[in-house]
Amino acid sequence: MSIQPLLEVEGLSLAAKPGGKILVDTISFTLNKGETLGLVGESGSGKSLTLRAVLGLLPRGVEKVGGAIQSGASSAMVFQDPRGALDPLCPVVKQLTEVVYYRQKLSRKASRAAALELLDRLGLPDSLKHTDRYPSQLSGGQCQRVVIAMALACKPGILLCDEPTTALDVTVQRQIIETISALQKELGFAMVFVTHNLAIAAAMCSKLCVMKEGRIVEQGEARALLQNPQDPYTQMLMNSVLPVPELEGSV
Ligand SMILES: Nc1ncnc2c1ncn2[C@@H]1O[C@H](COP(=O)(O)OP(=O)(O)OP(=O)(O)O)[C@@H](O)[C@H]1O
Repeated sequence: MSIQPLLEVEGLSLAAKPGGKILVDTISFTLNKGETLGLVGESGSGKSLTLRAVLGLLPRGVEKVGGAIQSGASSAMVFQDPRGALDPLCPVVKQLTEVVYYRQKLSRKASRAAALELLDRLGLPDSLKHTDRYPSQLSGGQCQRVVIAMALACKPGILLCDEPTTALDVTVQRQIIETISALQKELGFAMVFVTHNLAIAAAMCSKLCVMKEGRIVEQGEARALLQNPQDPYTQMLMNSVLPVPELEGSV
């Protein structure tokens, strides 16, 4: 008996309006429960638009012109720019409390308690939780933790991550990746993870789709695909990663 995928994207095409320039061209992939699918590829290849189509929130000026998206679970998104994803004029605890209130249908008091518990789970310091701080008073990594908490407050079956570490410095990148992985193990959501970083893709993803100019040029099991890329574009992407030079006299 075959298992029904959690998410099935079949022949999805997206176009700019008006004019109809095709931006995402008949792409298909599936995502199973607990799996992480990576979308990799150059800037402008259609990764973010694909995520937004899955979320059901295409930007103004883009429309679905073909294909189907079938999802057996709710989705929530972690955006690339955490500061931009937060309201600068609203304290972070209040913002998160609002999401919990509307999505989990709890009382105001219980929503605030649940919001504080979520921030705790995301490893945010008590000072942030008790003094109603604004996003501008948080570091980039702390803002991203708040944005992840907001996505998790929606209790998603599928977490859509749009380059969640690109705007952060490398040490914080690693912490955020580890936090997302640990939460996935604990909560069991599936993920679609957009990244430019092939090392992150290899570490996070069980399956990969390589995108170029709106099309998927290659897809498959992540490790096998990265070890033995078949498409010339995937090979070029692999070759464009700078090797770490061997340091003279290093131990
Ligand atoms: N609102 C919009 N209206 C018209 N065209 C758009 C819109 N948003 C994106 N596009 C175009 O769609 C194409 C795919 O964009 P998308 O943001 O999905 O790329 P991407 O692969 O996520 O790039 P990056 O890695 O730089 O985020 C690009 O050519 C982009 O210019």
